Amino acid sequence: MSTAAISATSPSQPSADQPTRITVRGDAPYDVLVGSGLLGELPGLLGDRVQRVLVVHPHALAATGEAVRDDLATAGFEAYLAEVPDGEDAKRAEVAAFCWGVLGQAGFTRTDAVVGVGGGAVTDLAGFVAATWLRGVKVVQVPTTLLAMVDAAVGGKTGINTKEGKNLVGSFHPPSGVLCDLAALRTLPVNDLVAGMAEVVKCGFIADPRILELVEADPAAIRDAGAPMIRELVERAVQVKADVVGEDLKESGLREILNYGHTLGHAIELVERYEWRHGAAVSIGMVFAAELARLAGRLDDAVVERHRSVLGAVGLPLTYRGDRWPQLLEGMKRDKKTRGDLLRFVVLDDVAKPSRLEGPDPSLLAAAYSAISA
Ligand SMILES: NC(=O)c1ccc[n+]([C@@H]2O[C@H](COP(=O)([O-])OP(=O)(O)OC[C@H]3O[C@@H](n4cnc5c(N)ncnc54)[C@H](O)[C@@H]3O)[C@@H](O)[C@H]2O)c1
Ligand SMILES: O=C(O)C(=O)C[C@@H](O)[C@H](O)[C@H](O)COP(=O)(O)O
Ligand SMILES: [Zn+2]
Repeated sequence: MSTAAISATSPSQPSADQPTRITVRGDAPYDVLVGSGLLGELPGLLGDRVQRVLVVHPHALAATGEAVRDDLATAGFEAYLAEVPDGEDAKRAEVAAFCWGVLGQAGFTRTDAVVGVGGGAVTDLAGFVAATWLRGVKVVQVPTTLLAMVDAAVGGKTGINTKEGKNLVGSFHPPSGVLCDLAALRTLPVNDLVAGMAEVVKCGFIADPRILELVEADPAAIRDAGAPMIRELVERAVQVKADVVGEDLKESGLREILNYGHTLGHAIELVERYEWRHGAAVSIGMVFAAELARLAGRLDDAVVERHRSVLGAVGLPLTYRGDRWPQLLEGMKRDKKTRGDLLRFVVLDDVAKPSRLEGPDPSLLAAAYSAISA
């Protein structure tokens, strides 16, 4: 069992490094705080009206969940725990029902709140539970993986999987605040740090090329959770996400760019029965999307090659088994960007120039898949 190294530092006694505050615009704006020792901010984010708080955490972070619960109790909240399975096993209807049971037994009302402490799987679940309990209560996210800090905990996409596909049930339910305590990354296995880099690099390709330059300058640094570069990468990626979701919360257009690499990526996760890391699948999905754009005459060879070099340099996979195309094609039809029978992909015309490719010819899709087949 890991204890993620997040600790309470009272807002009146800030840590040596002041947190960076990134505001997400919208009907109910909120802040994403990036720094160390941020848990002291949690009561303030919950606010005065909240009486009961459910802390949802994965099995691996039982001690962290208990510490958060104890801090909240000391701060005067009636605090409860819901321990859920690790990884994608948390994103199941049965697990959401378990959380609803805890909320019901404890008498949670519309002025009470949920706190998600964990990776993206837990923040997706906790957000979904908050979105559905009494048709919506407050949620504050405390992401403990790189991927959850830069992506999952921000922006209000919440959801669970079904056996037919990834995130097929969910809602848009923005958090009231997000605490990215970088100290939590100290206990994160290196493969999860690497997986989180897929979403960071995604932000580089769709919007902020400086991210690519930073990673290219020192790809090995991302294996050290304490490296100063990690903080800059987190802040830059969160800023990209905040800018996009601040303009288009419900994915009516712009927000689709955050789905770069996910059409094939989610299909790979389904074929792999959710046993692959999300970031690893998205990495291959981005190389596929780049090949697709090249074959459609939209993207230069050099940018396609840059996908392989930067993702490969941080240790992410670039290819997938050649014998799974029919299943992957079936899975891609359930992507949320699909309209009727029309498959739609986020592609690039250049770095930081995202666009869409709608209804590509099946031969083009197959050729792009050949280019990434192992
Ligand atoms: N809602 C969104 O916008 C959004 C965005 C990106 C990804 N996601 C979702 O996020 C999920 C992937 O998230 P993830 O990569 O964080 O994986 P994860 O949540 O499965 O966490 C990976 C593993 O690390 C453990 N863990 C978490 N924090 C730890 C820590 N500090 N120390 C040690 N172990 C720790 C977890 O218990 C788990 O076993 C996927 O379900 C994906 O669909 C959602
Ligand atoms: O925030 C978004 O919008 C994204 O698409 C971010 C993705 O990284 C994330 O994996 C998201 O959960 C995918 O959403 P989905 O709508 O394709 O299920
Ligand atoms: Zn993702």
